[in-house]
Amino acid sequence: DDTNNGTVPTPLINYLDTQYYGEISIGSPAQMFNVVFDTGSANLWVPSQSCSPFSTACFTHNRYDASRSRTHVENGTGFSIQYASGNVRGFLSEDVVVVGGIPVVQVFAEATSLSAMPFIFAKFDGVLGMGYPNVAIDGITPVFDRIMSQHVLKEEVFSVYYSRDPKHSPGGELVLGGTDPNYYTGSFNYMETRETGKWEVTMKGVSVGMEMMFCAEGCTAVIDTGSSYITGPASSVSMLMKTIGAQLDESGYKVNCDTVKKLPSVTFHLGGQEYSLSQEDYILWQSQIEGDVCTVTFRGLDVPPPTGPIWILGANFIARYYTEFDRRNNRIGFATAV
Ligand SMILES: CC(C)(C)OC(=O)N[C@@H]1CNC[C@H](C(=O)N(Cc2cccc(Cl)c2Cl)C2CC2)C1
Repeated sequence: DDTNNGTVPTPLINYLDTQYYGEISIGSPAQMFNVVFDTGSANLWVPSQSCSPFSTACFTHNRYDASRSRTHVENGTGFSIQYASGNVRGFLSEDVVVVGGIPVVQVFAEATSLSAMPFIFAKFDGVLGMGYPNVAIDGITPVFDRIMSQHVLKEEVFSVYYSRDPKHSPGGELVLGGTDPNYYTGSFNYMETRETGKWEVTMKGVSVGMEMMFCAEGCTAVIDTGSSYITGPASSVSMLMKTIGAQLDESGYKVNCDTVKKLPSVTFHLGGQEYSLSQEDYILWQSQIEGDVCTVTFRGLDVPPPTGPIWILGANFIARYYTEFDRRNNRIGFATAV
């Protein structure tokens, strides 16, 4: 369909505030897939029809069948991604990919093996990387770059809205070519990306309540739509958790739900502005049979130098701050989400 004034919305589904994904199609006739639009990576991969039947994570998801697509072009180059939490292996193919109604001829990966962890928990089928080309594995031109070169977008930007509770509909929205005023109030505050080539900025500090506790001499913050939580250096996060009285168990940091309303806000100092998360922004409150469970949506993650140490601001940050990713000006803008 034609893009309305050069901006193209794609509704997203919100699964438990931890996975936000939208639908794309690959091939002719269209084969539908649910993908995470992930600013922390720059490749498109979906499970392959030819993945091994023993790969549980593969056959519980939609799979691309090259033999059913008349626009499929053979490639066959090997492909593998090593995530912190698992890996994906397969081979490259080329076909028509449609995102928000915009078709592009795209080289993508057919995953023939998906590590059970974490992909058996994934409600989405694959990942559509929205990162810069130099993050792309095998030097493949990313989808958004292919769309930009068609000059159909009003602006060379994309924006992300993540809803906060799963009952909301839509669970979120990706806009290619602009922003959606229905989902933010006030104006945007912009900051330059650190090195053009990653969706990351310089952070000037992290404070808890009124006290500056971390990153006082500056550090790097990655704005990552594909991460569920906020991660920081393990030592900093464990100190932060001690301050709020959180205990680490096998599934993350937990607090006693009775203490939640007294928890301090956590503030990220970015681009001359302060972005605070209150306890309702960073506590995942789940009512379970054995009682309420309050999970703190922070995780310790040590990323080795030169990339690290870094803080990763994921879905729980984006749900509070509507985010515009600007490829034209290599900058990121935040506005208060509705
Ligand atoms: C270095 C390079 C490989 C490019 O790094 C990355 O790609 N880094 C990616 C950065 N963004 C998050 C990605 C990730 O962790 N997952 C797994 C995941 C996330 C949330 C919930 C679930 Cl269930 C899952 Cl499986 C992909 C879904 C995006 C890794």
